Amino acid sequence: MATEVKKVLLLDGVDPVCGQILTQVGIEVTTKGKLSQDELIQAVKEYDGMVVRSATKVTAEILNKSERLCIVGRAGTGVDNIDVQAATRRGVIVMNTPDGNTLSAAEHTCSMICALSRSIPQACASLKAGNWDRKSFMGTELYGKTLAIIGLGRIGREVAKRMQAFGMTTIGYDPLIPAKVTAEWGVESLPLEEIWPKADYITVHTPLLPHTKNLIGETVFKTCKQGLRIVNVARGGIVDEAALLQALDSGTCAGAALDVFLEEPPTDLTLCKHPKVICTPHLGANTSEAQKRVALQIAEQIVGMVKGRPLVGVINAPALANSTNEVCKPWIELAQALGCLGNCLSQPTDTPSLQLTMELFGCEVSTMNTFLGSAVLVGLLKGMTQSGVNMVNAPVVAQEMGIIITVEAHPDSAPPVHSAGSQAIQLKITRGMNSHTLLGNCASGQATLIALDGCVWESGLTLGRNMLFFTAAPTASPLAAIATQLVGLHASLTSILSSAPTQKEVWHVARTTAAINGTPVIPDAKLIAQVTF
Ligand SMILES: NC(=O)c1ccc[n+]([C@@H]2O[C@H](COP(=O)([O-])OP(=O)(O)OC[C@H]3O[C@@H](n4cnc5c(N)ncnc54)[C@H](O)[C@@H]3O)[C@@H](O)[C@H]2O)c1
Ligand SMILES: O=C(O)[C@H](O)COP(=O)(O)O
Repeated sequence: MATEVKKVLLLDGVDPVCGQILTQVGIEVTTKGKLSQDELIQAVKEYDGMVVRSATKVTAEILNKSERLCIVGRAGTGVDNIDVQAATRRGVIVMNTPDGNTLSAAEHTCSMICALSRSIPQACASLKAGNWDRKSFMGTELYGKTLAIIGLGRIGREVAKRMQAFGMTTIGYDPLIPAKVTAEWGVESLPLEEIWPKADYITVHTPLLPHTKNLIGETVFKTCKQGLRIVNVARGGIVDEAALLQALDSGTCAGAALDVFLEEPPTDLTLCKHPKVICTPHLGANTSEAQKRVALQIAEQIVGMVKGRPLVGVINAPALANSTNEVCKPWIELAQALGCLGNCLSQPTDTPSLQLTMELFGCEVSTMNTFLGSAVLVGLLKGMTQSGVNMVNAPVVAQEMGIIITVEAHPDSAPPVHSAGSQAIQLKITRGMNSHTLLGNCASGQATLIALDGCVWESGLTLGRNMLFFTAAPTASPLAAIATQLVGLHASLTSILSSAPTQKEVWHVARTTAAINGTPVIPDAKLIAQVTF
């Protein structure tokens, strides 16, 4: 699934190395600082790709106005500024560079903890204002204090390592990382309710999600130690800003270090101006090293995608990660062709209910079980919807249409028809009372139909342009009538290939040089589908 990317828009001051790498492979790059929503809605129409940091909000409106956009790259970690759901619905891949700025964010967090313990920014401001005030800035040591780390992913664990060097005891919580693993980095995992009363410092390192919004709020502050200090270098909103202000005023919280805010830049500066608060304008990833790294990574990921290499950093279609290599390509084409043929054979759409069962036979094709279902849906949906369907959005579009697909892999089983060889895809499509079973392979590198409803083509039927599928009784001989009818419709017939018969029927597939106008009427055969793959 190599994707064509000709023009890319770089926003938010993404490091120039990104543009340099994209340009080297012939991609045209436009660099803009920041665009308003309206400007971006206009601009996006011209681009196949866009690379942003956290400032640009990639909204559903922008995505839906895009005409050729296929990739949104995030030169950084958090994707909460991108409407990922809308991108998926639109068939746009969203990629990030999750580890490019980890060290910078961890170092910034540690700097904040140190600065908080000794009121360094406040003392600095006081001296710059001409005061020599040593009394107001009595600090506390970090040595022997307990640091609670909420979210023990990439950044959380780097913070733990560094703060242990100061002699801090590190405890933490992460629903996905087992206690045995965190113990290896010297972090004792505890349930949240046990963490709050133990912590002298709390630092949060989770993404902002519905379940992490206001994770630390009024109720939590009530159970914390008097004099707790809190750090947020993750996302504004994980610590409830109103509850924090109250805790600072009441003395429950002795200090807060904030790099991120619910609204950025904040229009209400009450928290920032609070004497116990130290703050930075979202600088966690603002180092030349991190910015070069994330810009380089996102550029290389886009180039890899264009060149058909395995996708890296994909947020919204992880199943497609390994779908881009040359081995997968013919199987994807076959699955799309079977989906397309299945849809044409099961016309008319007298019932909306549609069920698909795809079985993969053989070890090679079985490894593709995560994405061949999407490929079948692409083929199926292309004939059913007007909107652009691709491997990214096909599962969502199908789900919205009530289409059910199940995929079964049989790595150790041979296909049900001997002539299919060792690897094959079987698709059963059921629409109301109408049901067809298609078996195909791509042994010759081309999508090939081996059997249809049990009728076998021993040497396979290559699926190509202008094919007409007729069914007939096994005793009928309609070939001459088919040829005569097609000539009557001014179609130049190139071949007719008949399957072996079953007791019930035989399939005759005619190929013409161009699509025919009109429906051939043949007494002994019924035209079921006219398809171009
Ligand atoms: N300020 C900055 O400039 C800056 C820079 C980089 C990253 N960040 C932010 O830092 C955050 C963490 O980044 P990361 O790279 O460590 O991410 P990560 O995915 O490696 O780690 C996040 C961890 O949070 C955990 N988690 C999820 N829900 C949780 C919950 N309810 N309680 C506790 N843990 C929970 C996850 O299991 C995961 O292990 C992201 O939101 C990112 O956007 C900010
Ligand atoms: O999630 C991130 O990567 C950080 O918040 C950094 O954001 P930035 O790229 O806007 O500095």
